Amino acid sequence: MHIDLNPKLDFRDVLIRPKRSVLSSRFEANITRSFRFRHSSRAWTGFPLIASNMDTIGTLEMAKAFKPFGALVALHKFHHPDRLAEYLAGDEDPNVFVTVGTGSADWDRLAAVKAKVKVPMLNIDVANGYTEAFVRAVAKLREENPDAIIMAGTVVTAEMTEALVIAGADIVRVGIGSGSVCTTRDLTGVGYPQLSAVIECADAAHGLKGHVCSDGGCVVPGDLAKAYGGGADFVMLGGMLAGHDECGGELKYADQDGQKTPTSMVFYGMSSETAMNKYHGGVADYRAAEGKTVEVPYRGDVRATVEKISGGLRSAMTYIGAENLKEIPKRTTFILVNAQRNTVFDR
Ligand SMILES: NC(=O)C1=CN([C@@H]2O[C@H](COP(=O)(O)OP(=O)(O)OC[C@H]3O[C@@H](n4cnc5c(N)ncnc54)[C@H](OP(=O)(O)O)[C@@H]3O)[C@@H](O)[C@H]2O)C=CC1
Ligand SMILES: Nc1nc2c(ncn2[C@@H]2O[C@H](COP(=O)(O)O)[C@@H](O)[C@H]2O)c(=O)[nH]1
Ligand SMILES: [K+]
Repeated sequence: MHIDLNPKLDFRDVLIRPKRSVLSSRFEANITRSFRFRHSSRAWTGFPLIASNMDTIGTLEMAKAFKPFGALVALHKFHHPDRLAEYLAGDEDPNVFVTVGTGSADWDRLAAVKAKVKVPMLNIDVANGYTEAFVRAVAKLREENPDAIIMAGTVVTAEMTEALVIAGADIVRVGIGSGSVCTTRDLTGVGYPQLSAVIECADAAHGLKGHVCSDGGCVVPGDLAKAYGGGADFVMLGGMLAGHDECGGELKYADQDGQKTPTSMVFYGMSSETAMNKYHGGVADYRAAEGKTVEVPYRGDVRATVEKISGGLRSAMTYIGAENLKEIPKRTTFILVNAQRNTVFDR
């Protein structure tokens, strides 16, 4: 047994200290980044925000809505290969990752897509990125897709980030137990505070010319600024994007002035009982659900939410004098706090 006595931080444990700035308008803050990756020959430029490959979030409708923002969507792995091929064929510069797990059904689906069209970005996603089998799967995916941008995870520590970069990942997905509909920490006692995970994994990845995506745990737009400040190259969101028209969740209606009006939407974790019943015919008897099902308020078009997120980010950048996203970590000093905000109207 070993105890790590160094404090580990979540987004809610810190604020970003303002710094003198030459920016005079939020308009001047540039939220696009350009990356060259360690393995893939492809470069990428855009707003490094990724919608999670949860089946309610990583939809083709989300991809269409994200396109004008230059943001990305990790498509969920339950799309029909023909629909994926159609989307990829119809777009010269597709903003989507095709997602696989480690199971053969996923790889067969990927093969069916690849038989029809090039797949430039791949996401290999498992709950537990610490197994040897997963590292082998990442290596195999790289071998079979030498030119693709490959994202792999999830992990939360430096040594496993290095292992995945070396195995073939361009982008390592960081976050275990941080998600809004995740119950892994309750069920298993395993996890790592998200900001520290990002800081430590980004440092490890960047040393090897790898990149990281902070996955899970963002509650408010300011958390994205903190994730980028901690060294995240990309930020992945689930819960903050839930409840919109572009999502796949079931809508709930209420009668308002005699009109059937959408009021909320169902959102659930990908290893919740809801997801397992839907895709695997129930929860296998040797495992337990590690996600929950919630109803979130209906929020209309996702574009307004993305604008709020990007507006918040631009504002953060003017407060610290970062003209572009790449400068955020250099201009970031985190201060430890024990309160984030005034709560007078919460009671
Ligand atoms: N980031 C996070 O904290 C988490 C994310 N998720 C998300 O939920 C989705 C589905 O996950 P899940 O249903 O668990 O399946 P996965 O697709 O992640 O499982 C992949 C393989 O890993 C094996 N495995 C070994 N140990 C574990 C473990 N502790 N947890 C999960 N699998 C393990 C599984 O075998 P076997 O089933 O036989 O054990 C399976 O063969 C994924 O999209 C994942 O991203 C889920 C939980 C945590
Ligand atoms: N432990 C679990 N984690 C899950 C599950 N479904 C998804 N996820 C992870 O959460 C993030 C999104 O986090 P959010 O805070 O932005 O909502 C997602 O990308 C997955 O990594 C689950 O059932 N259990
Ligand atoms: K997570």
